[in-house]
Amino acid sequence: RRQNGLPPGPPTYPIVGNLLTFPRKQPHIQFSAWARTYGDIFSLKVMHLTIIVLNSPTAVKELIDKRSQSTANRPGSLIADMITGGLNMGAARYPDKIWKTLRRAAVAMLNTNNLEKSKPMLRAEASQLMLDVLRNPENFYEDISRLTTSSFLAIIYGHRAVRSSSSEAKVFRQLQLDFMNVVEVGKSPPVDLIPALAWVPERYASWKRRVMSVSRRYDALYGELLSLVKGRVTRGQQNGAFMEDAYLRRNELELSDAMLLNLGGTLLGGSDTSSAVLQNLVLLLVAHPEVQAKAQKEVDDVVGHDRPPAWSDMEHMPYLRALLEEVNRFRPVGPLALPHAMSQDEWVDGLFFPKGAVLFINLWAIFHDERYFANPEKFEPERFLRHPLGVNPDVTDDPGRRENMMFGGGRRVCPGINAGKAVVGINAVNLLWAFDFSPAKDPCSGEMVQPDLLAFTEGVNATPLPFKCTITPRSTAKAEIICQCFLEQSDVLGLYEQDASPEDKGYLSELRSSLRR
Ligand code: HEM
Repeated sequence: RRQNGLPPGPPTYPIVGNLLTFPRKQPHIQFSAWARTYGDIFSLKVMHLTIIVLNSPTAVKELIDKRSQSTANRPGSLIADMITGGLNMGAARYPDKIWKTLRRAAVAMLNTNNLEKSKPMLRAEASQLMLDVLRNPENFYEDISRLTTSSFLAIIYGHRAVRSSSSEAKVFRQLQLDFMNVVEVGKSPPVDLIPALAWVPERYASWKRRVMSVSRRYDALYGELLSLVKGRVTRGQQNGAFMEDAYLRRNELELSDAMLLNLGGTLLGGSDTSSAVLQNLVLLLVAHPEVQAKAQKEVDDVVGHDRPPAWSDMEHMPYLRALLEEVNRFRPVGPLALPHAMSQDEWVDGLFFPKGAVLFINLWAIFHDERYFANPEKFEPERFLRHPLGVNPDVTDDPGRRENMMFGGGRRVCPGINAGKAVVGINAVNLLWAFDFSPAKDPCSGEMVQPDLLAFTEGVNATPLPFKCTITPRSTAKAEIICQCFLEQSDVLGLYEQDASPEDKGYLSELRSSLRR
C-alpha cells in the first residue's frame, strides 16, 4: 500500500504492489502513459520499494536541482559494487566520501581548459571517422563506436584505439555489453530487493560467476590502461591525458590506486552515450532528407567545399545546433537519465518523498509533452530555431525548463557534458560536410528500405540497434580532401599511438603509405 502523502499512481496489489504491471522493456514509454493519467509526479510500489517518477521540468527543478542535498543518492546496486568494489562513481552513494572524491577528480579533469587542449586530437580522430566511412560505408555503425571509444581512450588514457579490432576497443565493447547485461534490472536475480539471494554460494548461482568474470576483466582492462599512463609518466612522454594529471595529483586528490582504476573506467563507460547520439543522428538524417539538405546547405555556406570543417565553424551554424538539440529531444539516449535516491525525507507541495525512495527523471515524457511541444512525435529541428528550448512559442512554458536537461541534474549532473557535446558536434559537422545519407536498398527488389525509428536497446540507455543505410561521398574532390586531412593529422594522432600494438602500427603505416601514393 502507498503510505499517506505519497504521490498517486496505478493501483497496487497486496505484497507485490505494482510489480506485476511494472514495464520490463522501455519503461519510459509506460511511465509517460501513467504520467498522463496520474500527473507530473506519480509513484509506484515494487514490494517494499517506493519509486517516484518526475515527468515535468518543474518536478525535476524542485526535487533534483533545488533539493539536491536530499536527492543526490543512488539506489544501491550490489552487482555494480561487486564488480567495482563500490568505486563506480555513477553508482556510488551520496554523501559518501568515495563519491565526493571521485566526482571532484572527474570534474577537475573534464574542465573546459583540459578539453580545449584535447580539441586537436578530437578533430584528428574525427578525420579518421570520415576516412573509415569513406573506405567502408557499410561499417559506419561500428566506426562510430570505434570513434567515441578511441576519442575518450585518448582523452582519458592518452592511448587511442586505431581500429574496431584493436585489442582495447574490442575488450571495452564486450565488457560494456557484459557489464550492462549483469547490472540492468531483470538481467540478474533482484539481489537489491531480496538481499538473501546474495548469500547463495557461487557454485549454485550462475549470475555470480558472470559478475565475477566481468569484475576480473574490468580490473584487467583498466589496470592495463592505467599502467600505460604510469609508463608514459615514468618515461617523461606525457601526452596530456586526464589520467596522467590524476595520477600525478593523486595525493592532493586523495585517490588510491583502486580509485584511479575505477575513475578511468567510469569515465570511459560514460562515452558510449556520445556514439548513441551520433548513430541517432545518422538514423534521423536517413529518414528525413529535407532536414539533411538544410543542414548540408548551412555547412556548405559556412565551410565551403575546399577544406574540412574546423571547430570555429560551428559557432556560425544555428541549424546544426537546432538539429542536434532535436535529435536529443526526439530520441534521448538516456530516456530515464540515471536513477536518483532520497537520502532523507522531504515534503514538497503536500507530497511525501520518503528516504530510500528511488527517483526517475522521465526525460522522454518531458521531451514529448504535447502541452509544450507542437506535434512532439514529429522530428523538426526548426522548433529550436523558433524557441531556444524547442517549445511552442504560443504556449506558456513550464517555468522549470532549462538547457541540458538530457544530462540530468542536481549534484549528479553528468560531468561529461562539454566533452560529449564536443565529440558529437565536430563529428556531426564533418559527416554532413562529407557524405549523403539515404535509405539502404533491398538487394532483391532494389526498393529503398526505411530504417525503423523505434528499434532501440531496451535498458537504461536507448541506443539505436544496428541499421543499414547508403552513404556516399558528396564529391570526388571531398573524398580526396578526406584522405589528405587524415594524413595531415598523423602527427597529432601519433602522440596517442605510442603504445599501439605492433599489428596496429603495421596497419597504420600501410594505410598512410597507401594514401600518400
Ligand atoms: C551526449 C552524451 C551524454 C549524455 C546524454 C549523458 C547523460 C548523462 C545522464 C542523464 C547522467 C545522469 C545524471 C543524473 O543522475 O542526474 C549522466 C551521468 C554521468 N555521465 Fe554522462 N552523458 C553523456 C556523456 C558523458 C561523457 C562523455 C562522460 C565521460 C567522459 C560521461 C560521464 C558520466 C558520469 C561519470 C556520470 C555519473 C555522475 C555521477 O553519478 O555523479 N557522460 N550522464
